Amino acid sequence: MADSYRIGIIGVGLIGGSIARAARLQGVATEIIGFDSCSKNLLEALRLGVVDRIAESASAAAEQADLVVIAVPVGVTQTLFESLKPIWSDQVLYTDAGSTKLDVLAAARRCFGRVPENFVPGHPVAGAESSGVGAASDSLFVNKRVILTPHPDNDDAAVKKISAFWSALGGRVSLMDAAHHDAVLAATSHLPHVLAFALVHLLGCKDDQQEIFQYAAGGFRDFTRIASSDPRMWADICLANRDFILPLIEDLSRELREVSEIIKLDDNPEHLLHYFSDARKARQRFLDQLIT
Ligand SMILES: NC(=O)C1=CN([C@@H]2O[C@H](COP(=O)(O)OP(=O)(O)OC[C@H]3O[C@@H](n4cnc5c(N)ncnc54)[C@H](O)[C@@H]3O)[C@@H](O)[C@H]2O)C=CC1
Ligand SMILES: O=C(O)C(=O)Cc1ccc(O)cc1
Repeated sequence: MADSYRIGIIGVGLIGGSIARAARLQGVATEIIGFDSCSKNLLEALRLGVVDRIAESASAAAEQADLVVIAVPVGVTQTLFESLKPIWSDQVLYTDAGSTKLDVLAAARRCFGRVPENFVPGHPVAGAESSGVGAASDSLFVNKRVILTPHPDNDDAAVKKISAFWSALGGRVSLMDAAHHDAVLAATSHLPHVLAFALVHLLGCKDDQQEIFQYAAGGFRDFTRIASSDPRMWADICLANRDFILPLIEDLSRELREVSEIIKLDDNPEHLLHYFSDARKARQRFLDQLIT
């Protein structure tokens, strides 16, 4: 049985709210104190019973907790570290849920001069295109990957406790180097979001977009679901992880030119057939390794 905590959640949106709901359901929260800079969202969290109490500031929420979870857009992390610095305690565990990890570690170094040994960076690789506490669910992390990217300065006991916390929420925890995390997630999460936003942006600028959208089939809806994600959150992610994302956008541009050339020049249908078949086999390999 994992330890039980008085949890301070900073950013009670989709992810912060889902962590709160799951922690309560799994009996690993004795009390949940929330803070969010959006008072409407925070009051909604209280009304829905996602948090037991609300605090007036991030530091007030953290001061009353023995586990602090930071679940805000990654571009805000440094500001939050600055506001927590005066009350940072050796007796408290801290973690985050940001989609990028090198920038979060850099923000910690800029604020504290080093990564505090009791801050264990994390990323639940589970979510949705919706935002806000109203979309939070107590089962969001069940059987989903959670990646922790501990720093060499991290206290081993802190890493073990955060790992046990995420396991209690249903997550399948892996440890990974932060740079490796950012490279891998750039490929499977950040690039697809850029591509979905770009495709919808392209079509949304066309004069005949109304007709185009009117006759779109399920494939278009599936492919573009993630373009309904929060623009602020994704702007933060793409700017934070630009070093890994930009080369992949170049690779993708090359790939599009290649398939364009095959369609344009090749009068042998086998060539295009092989190209699509290879892609379909690769997707099957992805499906075969999914956690069930
Ligand atoms: N949405 C998703 O599917 C996933 C998101 N993440 C990461 O989790 C974090 C949170 O994302 P979501 O919960 O989806 O976003 P969200 O928009 O639902 O929630 C974020 C909350 O943070 C609040 N906030 C912003 N600045 C703040 C500040 N200075 N102080 C206190 N609260 C502040 C916002 O008002 C909002 O309620 C992000 O870093 C994101 O990259 C990680 C995995 C999946
Ligand atoms: O909506 C989806 O399918 C997602 O891909 C959600 C998501 C968004 C950001 C992450 O860091 C992880 C998962």
